[in-house]
Amino acid sequence: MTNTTEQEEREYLEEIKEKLQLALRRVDDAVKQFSTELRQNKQYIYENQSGMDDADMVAAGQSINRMAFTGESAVARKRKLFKLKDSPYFGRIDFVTGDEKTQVYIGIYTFSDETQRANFIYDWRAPISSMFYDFELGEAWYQTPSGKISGEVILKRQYKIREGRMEFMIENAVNIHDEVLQKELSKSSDDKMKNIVATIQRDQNAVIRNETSPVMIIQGVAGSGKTSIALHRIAFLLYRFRETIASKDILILSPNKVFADYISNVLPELGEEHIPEMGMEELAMDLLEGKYTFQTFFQQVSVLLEQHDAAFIERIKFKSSFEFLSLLNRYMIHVENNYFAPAADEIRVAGIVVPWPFIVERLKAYHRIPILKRFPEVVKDVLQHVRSTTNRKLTGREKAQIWETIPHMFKLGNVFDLYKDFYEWMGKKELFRMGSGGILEYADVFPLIYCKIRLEGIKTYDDVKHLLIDEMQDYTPVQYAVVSRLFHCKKTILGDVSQTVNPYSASSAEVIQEVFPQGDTVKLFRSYRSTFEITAFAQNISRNPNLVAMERHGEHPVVQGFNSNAEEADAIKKLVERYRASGYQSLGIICKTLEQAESLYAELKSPGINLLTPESTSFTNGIIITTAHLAKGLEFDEVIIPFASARNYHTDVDRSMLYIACTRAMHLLTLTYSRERTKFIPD
Ligand SMILES: Nc1ncnc2c1ncn2[C@@H]1O[C@H](COP(=O)(O)OP(=O)(O)OP(=O)(O)O)[C@@H](O)[C@H]1O
Repeated sequence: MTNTTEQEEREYLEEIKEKLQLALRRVDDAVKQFSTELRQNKQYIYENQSGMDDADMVAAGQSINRMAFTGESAVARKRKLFKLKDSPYFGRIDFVTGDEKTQVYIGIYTFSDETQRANFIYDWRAPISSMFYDFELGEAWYQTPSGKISGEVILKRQYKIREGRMEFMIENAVNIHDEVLQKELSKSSDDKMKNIVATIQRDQNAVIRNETSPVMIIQGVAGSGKTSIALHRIAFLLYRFRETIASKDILILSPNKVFADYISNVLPELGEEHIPEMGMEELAMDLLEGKYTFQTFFQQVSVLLEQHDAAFIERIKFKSSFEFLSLLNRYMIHVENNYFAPAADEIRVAGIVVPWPFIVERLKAYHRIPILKRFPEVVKDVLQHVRSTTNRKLTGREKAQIWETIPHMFKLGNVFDLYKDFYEWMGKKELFRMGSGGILEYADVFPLIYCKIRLEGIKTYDDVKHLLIDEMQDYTPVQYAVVSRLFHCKKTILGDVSQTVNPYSASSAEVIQEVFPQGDTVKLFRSYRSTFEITAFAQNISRNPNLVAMERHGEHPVVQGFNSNAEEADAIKKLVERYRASGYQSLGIICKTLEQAESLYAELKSPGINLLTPESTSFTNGIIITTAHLAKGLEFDEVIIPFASARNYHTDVDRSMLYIACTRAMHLLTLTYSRERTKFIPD
């Protein structure tokens, strides 16, 4: 066995770094050479263009493109080598199968020497690397595209290498990763979400490497690593199916721009390109072709937080139910069967009669086309019928008569009128309300899109080869029905029903599974983000008996009560000062509503404090004041929750917000209130 002692490992690290340095120099030379050749080629074309014909020009252009492409991949390789030099690997397993022993050093990318046919570092996504996550010492196996390979892991080590220096090395004889994981979790938060390749846990690895599921539904408690896993899964799929899927073929449906920015780091860190991202509302705008103004999800939640409007809640609840979706489907059948009726028993055109049964028969013949798109086809058939019966060309007026009469036989000619009519048909007109200024309520946006798809058809997103949906609990069955009709690709859907910002429209994994019966649901119960004490505190607000907290201890959350708002504001200022003097990198001051966040921001008015609103587009480290809704998915070293009074937090929605806010804290949590504390906070 080679590299047995720590000293040998350190020497080996130096050896690898030298090899990396050499490889870097080679790539550097190649990049220089490409750019010289590129310049010379361009110069040549410029000087000789008068003597070149079109074919010469095309060939020259193609050769330049080829060179630029090769140059670009050399630059990408250089970037990877550079990162590897900083931290070449994080793990090692020695695997014996038959007489063969393989020493597998695992890093974020592969590094091999083609001339020696040696693999110095294996990509963490390579089939053989999976054993690092899946097995302790002893019998082990891994799956390759050509079959299962079994053997024995006889050595397993973990390393922390930073800036080319080995900080520690741990022999993993028994306990998988725990020590390294603890170290990782107790660190201060980074600016953006970070990769977790060195400490992926076994159950997480199974989700990341699942290749077969058409729809993977991940329900995980707060801080269980759902988002991290989903991004690593994308990195894995990009590696495993690199011949057929590229970064541009993936789409992330994310809750807001700040979240999208927060997670944007992970894939580039793993050597992949940036992934396209879109919000649900952007998607809605795209599908409704900008023809309607609608309330946003954030606005809907704000209304719920600020006023208790029973009718509004009733409308949301109803439109978030499965019953609603099946009623919509029944209404579609009703429309199909009943809304096409003759104005008279027959149409008389150009002196001949087109019988009603003929028209109905033509309409049925096109049953595969959405009903509102079927009329032009029926009109063409009727024109043809009249032409062949009269045996002459039809006049402009005769044609116009047919084009007008047939669509008019349909009771309602546009999607919006039909959607409104749906409520009449149900006998529940009161469940549809248009906001002032003709603004559509958020709860109507996706039902309307669903009707549009069923009645008119809609473009599908066939260029998307994998769809990732985060915060799945915030989308309703109708939204999923729309998504499943638009995206025919494989999907990864993740979220936590306990973290809904709107309990009246929350979807659990079971609900989503009903929309995607072919899907596989995975549940994650271990929570990594917060200390044991913070997790226990949050559990008292919203209990999940299956949750397993990390045994990482810290200070108990503190609840501070005051007699007046002014005293409370002073205390918050002091807490901010305390944070500034601490070594922490991020502080989240999380309020219930945007209005509260704005007024606290005005009150604290101090440089270095940022207000995060629905319009914000990027996440910055430091001090952030925001709402629980916008903080969803983010995390902070320290969290302060102001205004935790009985007056402010008393409804079901408030409870969800409080739970979300508490679970954003990694190391330290303080709640403040004036007068009476909310009943959601335990004594
Ligand atoms: N295997 C792991 N190794 C190291 N850190 C991990 C691991 N799994 C999760 N974490 C850390 O736990 C924290 C929470 O992860 P993440 O945000 O992905 O969880 P989540 O389930 O999406 O959370 P939430 O739903 O509460 O927003 C992050 O800091 C992440 O780096």
